[in-house]
Amino acid sequence: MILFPNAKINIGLNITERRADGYHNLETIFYPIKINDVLEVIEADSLSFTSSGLDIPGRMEDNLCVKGYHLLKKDFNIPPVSIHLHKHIPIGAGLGGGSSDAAFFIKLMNGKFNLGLNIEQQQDYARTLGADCAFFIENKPVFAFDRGDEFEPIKLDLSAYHIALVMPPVHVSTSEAFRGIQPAPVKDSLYDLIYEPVREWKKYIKNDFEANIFKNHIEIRWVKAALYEAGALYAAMSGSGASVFGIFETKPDLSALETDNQVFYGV
Ligand SMILES: C[C@@](CO)(OP(=O)(O)O)[C@H](O)COP(=O)(O)OP(=O)(O)OC[C@H]1O[C@@H](n2ccc(N)nc2=O)[C@H](O)[C@@H]1O
Ligand SMILES: Nc1ncnc2c1ncn2[C@@H]1O[C@H](COP(=O)(O)OP(=O)(O)O)[C@@H](O)[C@H]1O
Repeated sequence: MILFPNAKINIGLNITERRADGYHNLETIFYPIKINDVLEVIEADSLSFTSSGLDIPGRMEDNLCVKGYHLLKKDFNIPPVSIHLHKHIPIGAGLGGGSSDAAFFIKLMNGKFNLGLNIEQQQDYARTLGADCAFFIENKPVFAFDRGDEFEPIKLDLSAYHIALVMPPVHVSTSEAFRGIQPAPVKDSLYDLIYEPVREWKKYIKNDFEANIFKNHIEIRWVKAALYEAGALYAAMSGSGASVFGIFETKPDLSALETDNQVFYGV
């Protein structure tokens, strides 16, 4: 069985509070985009994990798909499987690629072995693997809050726009991005602001990680500026970076960025 885990972008991200469990409360909009991995699972004599495409850091046991297998194995009598992941979603990009692989793995196993898990139950398993993992179970635009793992559906359809995504040659880890952040409550919630016209978003919608990350990685700031110069109605870093997306009325010319960065059009 083969599925195609997709990436997400964050439209706005406000870090509102430090929590006693070491995490932060935040609010953000998660929006699915069309950059995909390929995940194949077949029944086998023993558990194995192989990958192709981009190099995934860490050992096999650290891979979120393998962690997903062990998580389900604790509660279900599932057979060993052979997992193959073709990795295409940039890593350490704020695109949630690893989380998406894990969520799609849970969905795939649920279907393949008739585990009978409903959406909420699949989200509960996913949540234990990573804060943004549960989003990918339903994979629809949401307002996310708490640790970023509780959701309220929103009506947001950007299909009339051209979304371009630029990945500079920098990886930022999520825990690195949280270091030095000063949480602050928000006056106006993204839950309402997201319904402002897209061309107004730059006045109201920000990503709290940008200031810190831009200080250490000036090239990410340049990419954002370049997207505005190319005509973006709105541009921002996704999640904890390092990728930056731009929302355009029509396909932009980003050829000047292609030398130093990976550029994805029409995601
Ligand atoms: C903050 C976001 C916004 O989209 O960053 P991205 O990873 O997407 O860039 C995500 O919610 C991340 O989700 P995910 O990447 O699954 O996070 P986890 O693996 O659970 O957490 C990695 C580390 O980030 C910090 N962390 C994460 C989420 C959160 N609400 N508060 C935190 O403080 C913790 O230090 C944690 O150990
Ligand atoms: N299937 C996977 N794909 C990518 N990274 C994974 C995967 N499983 C575990 N990881 C680990 O998760 C880290 C962050 O990955 P990723 O989800 O791409 O980043 P981000 O949280 O910025 O979206 C990687 O450095 C890697 O060590």
